[in-house]
Amino acid sequence: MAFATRWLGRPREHWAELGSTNDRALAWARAGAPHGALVTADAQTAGRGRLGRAWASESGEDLYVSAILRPDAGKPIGALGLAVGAGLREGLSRWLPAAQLKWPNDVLVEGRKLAGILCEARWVGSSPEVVVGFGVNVGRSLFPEPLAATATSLRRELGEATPSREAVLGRILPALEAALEQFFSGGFAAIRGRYEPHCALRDRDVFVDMSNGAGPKVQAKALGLADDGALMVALADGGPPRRVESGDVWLAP
Ligand SMILES: O=C(O)CCCC[C@@H]1SC[C@@H]2NC(=O)N[C@@H]21
Repeated sequence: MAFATRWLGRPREHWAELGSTNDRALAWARAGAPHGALVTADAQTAGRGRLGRAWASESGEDLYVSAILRPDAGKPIGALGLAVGAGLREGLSRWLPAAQLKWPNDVLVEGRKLAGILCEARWVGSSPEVVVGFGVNVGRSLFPEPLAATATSLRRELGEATPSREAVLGRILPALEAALEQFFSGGFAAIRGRYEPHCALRDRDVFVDMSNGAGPKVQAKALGLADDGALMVALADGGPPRRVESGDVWLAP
């Protein structure tokens, strides 16, 4: 398959089944795989999501992708997931122009999750070695509980007009590459224009967990994003705006 990209996707490994493409990419990175190398799989037996959650990966009809990035020392990586989300959404907007981003980086269609991102990094001297993993629900139309009420797929949204997984990946990679290059040149502030117009949370009532999935859900209003990508919220019980740097957030019903 030929990609219209300069570096993302070269070289590429494809597996029929794998534990987790992120685990494979982390191992490949340790063994010296270059910036831009990509691992894809038809199915994962141990797909991982953020905050220790599992990622349902058995369908054989969806996209499971992990990219190895080797940003130069000193490049910003703190809000990298936001750039990945922006690029992913742009690629998917070819078919779903109304797709939105739920901070930090879920891609939603009408409030249902279409794609998720898991970024993992380790330091090699002063340089980061990063694996950016994303899963996109492409061809599946049925989801195991409890996802049935909260997840969607290109198939569920588009029916017969659903593109192939390769066509979807072929759109995502150039958009992702463009968003990443812009992000590495100027951090979140540089990609704010790619992210903010599609932010599902701005001015919405939300619940936040400010302690990485371990704490209680607190009611708040989402105000927007700071220049470093932190979510700014006003807690319902008053006080000054608070920064949410990790953890999770849900739209209030
Ligand atoms: O929304 C989330 O919690 C993130 C989900 C990330 C899933 C992808 S699928 C490809 C890559 N391999 C993994 O094990 N996880 C990511």
